Amino acid sequence: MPRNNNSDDDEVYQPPTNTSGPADTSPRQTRAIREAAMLRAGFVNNNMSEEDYQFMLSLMPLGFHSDPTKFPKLFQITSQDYQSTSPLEDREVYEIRDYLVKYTDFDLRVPTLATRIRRANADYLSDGISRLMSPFGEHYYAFTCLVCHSWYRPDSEECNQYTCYAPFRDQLAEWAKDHIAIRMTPDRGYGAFMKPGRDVEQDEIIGIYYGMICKHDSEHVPNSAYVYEMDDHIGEYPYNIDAGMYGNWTRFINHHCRPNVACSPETIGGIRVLAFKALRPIEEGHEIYVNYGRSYFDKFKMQCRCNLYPIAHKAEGHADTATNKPRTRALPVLPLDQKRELPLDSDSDSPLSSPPSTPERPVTPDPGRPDPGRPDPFRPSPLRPGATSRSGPRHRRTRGKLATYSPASLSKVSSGIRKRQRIDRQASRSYVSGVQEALEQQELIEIVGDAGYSSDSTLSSPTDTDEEMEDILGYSLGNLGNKPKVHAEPYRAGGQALPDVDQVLREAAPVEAEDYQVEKVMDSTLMGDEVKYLVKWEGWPQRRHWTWEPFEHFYSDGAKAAVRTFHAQQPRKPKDSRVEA
Ligand SMILES: C[S@@+](CC[C@H](N)C(=O)[O-])C[C@H]1O[C@@H](n2cnc3c(N)ncnc32)[C@H](O)[C@@H]1O
Repeated sequence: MPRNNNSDDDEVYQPPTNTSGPADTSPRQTRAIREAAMLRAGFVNNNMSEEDYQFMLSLMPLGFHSDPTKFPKLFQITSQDYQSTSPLEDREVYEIRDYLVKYTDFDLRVPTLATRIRRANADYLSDGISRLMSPFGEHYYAFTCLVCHSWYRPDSEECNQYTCYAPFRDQLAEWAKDHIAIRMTPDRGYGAFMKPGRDVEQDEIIGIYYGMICKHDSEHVPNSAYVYEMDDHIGEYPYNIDAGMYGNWTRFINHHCRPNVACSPETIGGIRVLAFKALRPIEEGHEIYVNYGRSYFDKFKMQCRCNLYPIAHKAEGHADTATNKPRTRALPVLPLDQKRELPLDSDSDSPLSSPPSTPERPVTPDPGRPDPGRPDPFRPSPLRPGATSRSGPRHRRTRGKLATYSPASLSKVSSGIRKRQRIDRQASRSYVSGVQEALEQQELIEIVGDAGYSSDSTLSSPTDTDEEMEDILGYSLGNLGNKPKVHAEPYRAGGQALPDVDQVLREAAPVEAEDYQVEKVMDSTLMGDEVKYLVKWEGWPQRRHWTWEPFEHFYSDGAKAAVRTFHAQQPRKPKDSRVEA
């Protein structure tokens, strides 16, 4: 993320004052307290260098959950892994993530494993560019408050239950759990939305950007789409916050040219944080947007997709200056995987006209970061047919009913779409302009900042039931990645009736043969109760392009044969019961 452009005020959170702080502690005592807390949290072992110790320490106030009774397995794994330098396998990441999702009290948490942080840390240190620093500066330590068990810095006000940062942070986390839903958007990956029945007042602080603290060097800005360039210093150092590998729900806040939140460094309970504050009231169902700033899109050579919404742009005066018309066409309403890939237009300046294989995010290898080509377990799988990390039937919600797609048919449709050169472009264009026309005529597209999803009767009432909650979230948090309960909630603005996606795709994109062929099945593993196969795709020799697929994605005879061959060679590996002998 970018430097934020919208905030000029530097408001300080003013908690109620209270004079009853903890008993005075000497430096020796505080050091002992700190060490006890670190030990309790499982972050310390005897081999840890002072530098690593400081690094781990620096993570604590940033939200790294530290209750070993809740996360024994995580701590076991991280401490084991701490001893080795090998990265975790995807399977292990999934296991741990599932575990965390199941047992953490904050289900929107995006956990990052200490091992990965540790690796990144080593790389950061070695590249000498963007070194991790303690958020309190190099000479500061954090201490646990004896009263509220939170962390505070010694040169700030004395910690007590009211002025320390942790209660505020915890309240905010609770608030987010209750108010924020992470859902798939049609064209920007995941986004953060207000849950039904929940809204925000102007000027409310709604979240704090968590991530790794890294030094900001104007010439060597870390190449992550999740780096928030802070306009702030720790001591003399400017620094950034990188939520690429570690963060909370705020890492899902997308950009909009007309944002409804601003982000600025604030001092809360003596701690500098990057806080998101509402610029205006945000109503239920609306997506939360911040302005990343022009430089973000320039840097990543991306095009801001706000201009895909013509009416919004008219309203905002963003229309093409030469023609006074929107530069691109309306976004068709399609389920998530197809939306990104449908070749809509051959206009050269249309973001959707870029080849579908173009990665959405810039792919510049950086030794200090996870390979951008590697599937991010917290994002949908790469744009490759069949390469979804989710399995089982998908649903889309039309007014009042659910339509079901089989993953195989989705894969096929997706394959067809990706073969741009063979697609009937004319049909595709006429579909797009048809949708656009219909939407424009009916004025169904609202200002994008106020869109997201509509609050009609199918979605508006707050609910506690799992099923409805999953509807709202767009996916099952409890089953992220490997259970078949996922469905895509199509984008809806103004509650318009959705086109029949199957029909549209049939008309616009005749399904071709699969264009990604399975070259070899490399491995299998049990993810939850489902067997997944690691697929090496023909023409994609590098490990980072291989993906884990459930058996139902192997719909061609050749692909199924590859699975059988794998099992013949690896009889002891987990096997899907549908694989014939
Ligand atoms: C900080 S992340 C936001 C969360 C992201 N959507 C996800 O699923 O993880 C920033 C990325 O979201 C996408 N994005 C957000 N807003 C966008 C916009 N207005 N236009 C194009 N891409 C956008 C881009 O891929 C960008 O690199």
